[in-house]
Amino acid sequence: MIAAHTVEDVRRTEAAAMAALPPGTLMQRAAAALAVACADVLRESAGGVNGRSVVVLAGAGDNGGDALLAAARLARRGAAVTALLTADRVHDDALADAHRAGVRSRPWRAGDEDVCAAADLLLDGIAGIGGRGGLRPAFEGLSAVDGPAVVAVDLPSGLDADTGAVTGEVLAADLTVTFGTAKPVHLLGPAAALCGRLLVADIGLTDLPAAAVERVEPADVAARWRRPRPSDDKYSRGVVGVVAGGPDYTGAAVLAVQAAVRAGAGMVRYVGPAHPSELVRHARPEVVAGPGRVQAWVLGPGVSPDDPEQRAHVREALRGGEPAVVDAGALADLPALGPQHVLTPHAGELARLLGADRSAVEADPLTHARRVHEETGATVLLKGTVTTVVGARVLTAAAAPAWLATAGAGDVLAGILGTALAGLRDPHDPEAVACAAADAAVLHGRAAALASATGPLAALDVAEAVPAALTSLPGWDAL
Ligand SMILES: NC(=O)C1=CN([C@@H]2O[C@H](COP(=O)(O)OP(=O)(O)OC[C@H]3O[C@@H](n4cnc5c(N)ncnc54)[C@H](O)[C@@H]3O)[C@@H](O)[C@H]2O)[C@H](O)CC1
Ligand SMILES: [K+]
Repeated sequence: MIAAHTVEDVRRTEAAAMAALPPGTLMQRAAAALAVACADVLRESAGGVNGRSVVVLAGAGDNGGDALLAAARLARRGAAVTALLTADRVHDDALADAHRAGVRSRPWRAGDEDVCAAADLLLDGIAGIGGRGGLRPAFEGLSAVDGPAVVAVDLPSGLDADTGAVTGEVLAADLTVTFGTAKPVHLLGPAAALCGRLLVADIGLTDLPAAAVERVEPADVAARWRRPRPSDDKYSRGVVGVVAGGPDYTGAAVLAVQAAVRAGAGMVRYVGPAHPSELVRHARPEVVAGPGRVQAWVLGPGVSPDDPEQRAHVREALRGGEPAVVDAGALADLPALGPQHVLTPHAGELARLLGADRSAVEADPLTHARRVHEETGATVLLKGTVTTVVGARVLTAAAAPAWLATAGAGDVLAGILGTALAGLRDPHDPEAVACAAADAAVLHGRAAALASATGPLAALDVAEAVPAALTSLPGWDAL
């Protein structure tokens, strides 16, 4: 897991650390890490540091201070550094140090985007964890600057550190160097993509509280995924019940079932009409047709709002209280839910649940997913390039390959997640449910990466790649 902490927690921890250290120590540590990272980037992209041109954008806060101190260090290594000051006042001591090192500075002027574009490296210290609301109008043109390698100090300026909300123009970075711990912005969509590569520099912050957001890594999935033990039988491994598809949407039933089987369910039951039941059995002869006892449900893929029979099966399944994936057609008319129920909307479906705009959800997935979690009590898995899970924990899965934006991919995710839920040791542990949801999303993305290695993928390919995705997880063999 990669842990991220809120601004409030970072500021509190930072204050405690600063009280025990000579003034300016933390900023010097941050600047030292920043300068080393910038030098690495310059060597890679421009062949060296000496004589290379660096433009530093320095704002009013400590973020600008970090950038100016890093500018001084780069100038001492021979770089030609210009500091463009984006605020009337900047960190005095840091600016004085930069000047002593030979950095030239002047206030930002209209048209300075051209100066930035001509640099080998652009260091963004306009605003850090105190920033939000997108770049201010005078700097909006920076978002179109193309050419230099861009390194963001702590986070790309204009992003909201706690939510990752993108509400205006942002200077996208190739590398973001953050201090002490990641912030939610680095792990959440759509902001994570604007951060580029992430480097968490150690500045000696200790005693951080519990993380606010965590990114689940493939090794975490390997450690948690339920594997058969010698004492297991097909029931103890977890039976997944699938209420999916109907006479009109037969494919969703096949895809969800296929994925649940391939993710390692002990048994899969399919509940639905004769057609597509016979298609499901044709695709997966192991599947048992008809209702019965299950450890977890997959409800809703391909279930039409005009299908009273399948919708009655969904309602009946939810009454049982077992963990369930609540997807697509099951997202309408939600009954009372608990954390063992995982809603799996995409941005459009989540927007409908809230009566909000899809674009607002896409710009700030965490805030909107959190609202649905608070209103329903269910665990929410919001699908997107980056998947966000909000329940007893807030978890993300790193960006999945864009090839996964294909019909039926969501049905496959629902099947994988059904198997993850059916394998839970304690299905009423809300944290375990949130982890299962994120694990399924990571596995889904990994299967998509394998399935798209040879070109465009189809959803069924993703389901079929799940076993290989599991065995390729780092640490899978060691367990
Ligand atoms: N442990 C740590 O995280 C450390 C962090 N350091 C650095 O300090 C900054 C946070 O500094 P702070 O002064 O609190 O806030 P900012 O630098 O973000 O500046 C706020 C400043 O910027 C203006 N502003 C806000 N939004 C925008 C915007 N969209 N565009 C332009 N200007 C904006 C606002 O008005 C304020 O005046 C942290 O990020 C680290 O870089 C320490 O140096 C080391 C320890
Ligand atoms: K910044």
